[in-house]
Amino acid sequence: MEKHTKTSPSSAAEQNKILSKPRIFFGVLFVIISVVLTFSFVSYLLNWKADQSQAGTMLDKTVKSSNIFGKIGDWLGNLFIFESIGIAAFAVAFIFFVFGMLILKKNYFKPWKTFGHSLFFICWLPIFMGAITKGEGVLSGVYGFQIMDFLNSVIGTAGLWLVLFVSIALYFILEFNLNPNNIKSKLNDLNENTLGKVKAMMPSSENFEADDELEEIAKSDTEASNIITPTPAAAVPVEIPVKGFPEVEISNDFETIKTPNKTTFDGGEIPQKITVTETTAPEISLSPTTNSTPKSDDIDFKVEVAKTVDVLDESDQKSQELVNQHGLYDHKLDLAKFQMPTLDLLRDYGNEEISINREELEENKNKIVGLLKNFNVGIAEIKATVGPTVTLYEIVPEAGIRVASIKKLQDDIALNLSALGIRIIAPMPGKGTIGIEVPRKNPSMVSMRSVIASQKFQNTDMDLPVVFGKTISNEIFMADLAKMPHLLMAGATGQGKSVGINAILTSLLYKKHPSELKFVMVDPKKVELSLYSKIERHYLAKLPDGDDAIITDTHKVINTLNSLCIEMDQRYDLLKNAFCKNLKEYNKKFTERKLNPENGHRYLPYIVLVVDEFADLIMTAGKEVELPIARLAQLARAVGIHLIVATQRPSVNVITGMIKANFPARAAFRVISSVDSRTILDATGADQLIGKGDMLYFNGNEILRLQCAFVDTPEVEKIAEFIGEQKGYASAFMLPEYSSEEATSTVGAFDPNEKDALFEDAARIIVSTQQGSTSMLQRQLKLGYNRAGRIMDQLEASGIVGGFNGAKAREVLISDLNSLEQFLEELRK
Ligand SMILES: Nc1ncnc2c1ncn2[C@@H]1O[C@H](COP(=O)(O)OP(=O)(O)OP(=O)(O)O)[C@@H](O)[C@H]1O
Repeated sequence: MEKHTKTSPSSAAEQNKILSKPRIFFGVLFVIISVVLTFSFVSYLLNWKADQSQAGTMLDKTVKSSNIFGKIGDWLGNLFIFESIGIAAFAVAFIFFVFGMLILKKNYFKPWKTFGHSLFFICWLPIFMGAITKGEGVLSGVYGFQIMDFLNSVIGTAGLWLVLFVSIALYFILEFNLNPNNIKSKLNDLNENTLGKVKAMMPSSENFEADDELEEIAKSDTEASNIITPTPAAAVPVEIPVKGFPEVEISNDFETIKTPNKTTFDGGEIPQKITVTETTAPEISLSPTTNSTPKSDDIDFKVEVAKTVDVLDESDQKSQELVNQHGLYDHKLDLAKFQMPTLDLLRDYGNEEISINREELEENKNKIVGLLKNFNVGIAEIKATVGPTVTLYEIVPEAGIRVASIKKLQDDIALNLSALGIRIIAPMPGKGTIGIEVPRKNPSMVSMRSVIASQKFQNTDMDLPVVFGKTISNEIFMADLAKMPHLLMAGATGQGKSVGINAILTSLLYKKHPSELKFVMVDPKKVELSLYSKIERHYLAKLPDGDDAIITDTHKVINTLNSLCIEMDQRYDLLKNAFCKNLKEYNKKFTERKLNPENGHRYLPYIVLVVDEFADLIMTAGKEVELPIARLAQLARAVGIHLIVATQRPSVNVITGMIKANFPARAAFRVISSVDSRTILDATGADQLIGKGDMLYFNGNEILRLQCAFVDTPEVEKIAEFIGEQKGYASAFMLPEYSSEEATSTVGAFDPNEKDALFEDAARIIVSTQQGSTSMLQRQLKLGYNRAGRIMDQLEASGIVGGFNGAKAREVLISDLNSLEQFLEELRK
């Protein structure tokens, strides 16, 4: 179960802190080496001239070294500084320190980054020092000088400096992502952070002036009690003492601040200070009124516009620190190696180019024109657009022809063209023409492979992209399930509904990582969605006590739907606590480490509930299914729960008003009657389709005719296998536990055959501890409250514990385990 596989952060942190002995030994050793090297080097730099003459006298006791670490220190200094890399040797000491700390699990530094920086300076600094000192002294070391000398002879002094300059510049640009804008803003930051602080610490002459003036004001005021202490101002806003200035109105695009000229302090009136703070380019209009106030000539009025400073509050800073330390939260990390399904799993059905049969087009055109002429409908213009399964003939009728008169001719046109599936769209929305859709004699198939491979699908930034197939003008048609936000599908049997569901699921599987999306699958027919059981540990969600992730039993469907409602409520609570409006915002905040998992926050995957054969559910469970579905459909979109509900029988008692109102997106395959078409689409047309994936899609505004992409069962099987063979989570995603009310109210009507699987274990725990406590059962058996409560009710009904006793534990009616075993034996009979 993916939720439970992770150890708690605190215990993991504690484990992390425990150091093994070899770790301590090597860690401390590295740190000591680094200290010895550092002091040896410093000491060597101070005394190298004198000590160098003692080379080769390591074992001679009479020769003394002035290095702090004696001859060893001297030797180290000579080896690293003089004979090698000069002062860059300190970087070596630093590397030892960093790795020592790393071994001791003190992650002050990012080891590889630090190593990289050090290496750069080990290479660059000796050459630079060589170029500066020209080999004098030890700062460049022998290597530094030699390389510098070599470069000097090859590229000249100017070339050498150029190389040095360019390399250090590149280093800073790449490392600190510096560009002119960045540099400017960083300099500004520096200015504000350092100079600003210094300025703020030192009283400025303006402040003095202000203070003086305030003092004068205070003195001149007759009521001596009115002493104003200037409030400590933030660094930026300027406080302006205004004497007798009537009203200052500062307006910008967003707000207008009016400050009255006087404020009462402890009963006295004194001129007020005005704090002017601006956020965007402001328009300042100062409008002194004339009558009741003195002239403003004598005041020294300064306005300074405060710059917008991006102030991070404490929690933002904390999350920033966490991000700096660990990077953004990566929800894919648990299955980091997961590979999205590849294109070759889908079958290539060969050339899908639309072949234009000119004869057929011409023939149909003539028939349409001829027929309309017979009915006295003159045509000014006619145009054909060839799609995968239908050709759209768009006609512009002559002036004075009524649209309704053409619409009435639908059956006549169909008869004349001797074709099924003719649909007349009069008028074509936004086109000023009348459309007649005529099925092609040789329709081309739209394969799932071709639509998945399309740039449109590959480059989409939709949250839950669903590619349905192609439109009548042969364009790939995609929609975002997250925006739909729920989809109702209908179609008589054998018209392509199951293929449509598979196409939707396939599109999602090709785009979404298992950590981002979970399916709850309900399949009363038991065979349609069973293929997906292979991806249980990757993409499916189920109830904690559910055996199969694909739900086929009506009773379980009710529990699952109610559990989804609980999940929805929990998600709303999480969003509320995180001050987020929708799942996307919430997950973004979580990824940026602004939400603490210890407060229950977690990365929330989208949940897509797929119900194949809704009619069956409504027939067997009625309101019990309808209500949670309607509730989810009404509320769940913001928390990332989306519904796809399919039915063969779109009759009004299945797709009730309540359901329909909450499913703005509808997909209709061919249905039997125009009444069914009206039920699903609020319009006729679905009864005129030709089947085999020919569909109408209604997005709340307009109805589009589409050819659904075809994905065959073996293809789906391959995809499911490809995913199923990869490492998955420990189990399916667990939905919150839910038990129906009837199940919880079984007290008094104990049926031994209906008892919970853990009934006997619970009874043993209760009797051995002689405590009839539900919370103890919860703890010991690791159960949810509902289930533990249910078991306790069964224990009561069977006579093992007494009745509910308020806050106290229930009385245990069996005194020892032996008697209990006998009792259980009886029950089993
Ligand atoms: N998009 C499509 N392109 C081409 N042929 C299709 C398409 N969709 C369905 N078909 C054809 O129609 C047949 C029936 O489709 P499907 O199994 O999806 O029907 P259905 O509506 O789900 O039926 P049922 O409700 O009985 O399961 C498929 O076997 C296939 O031959």
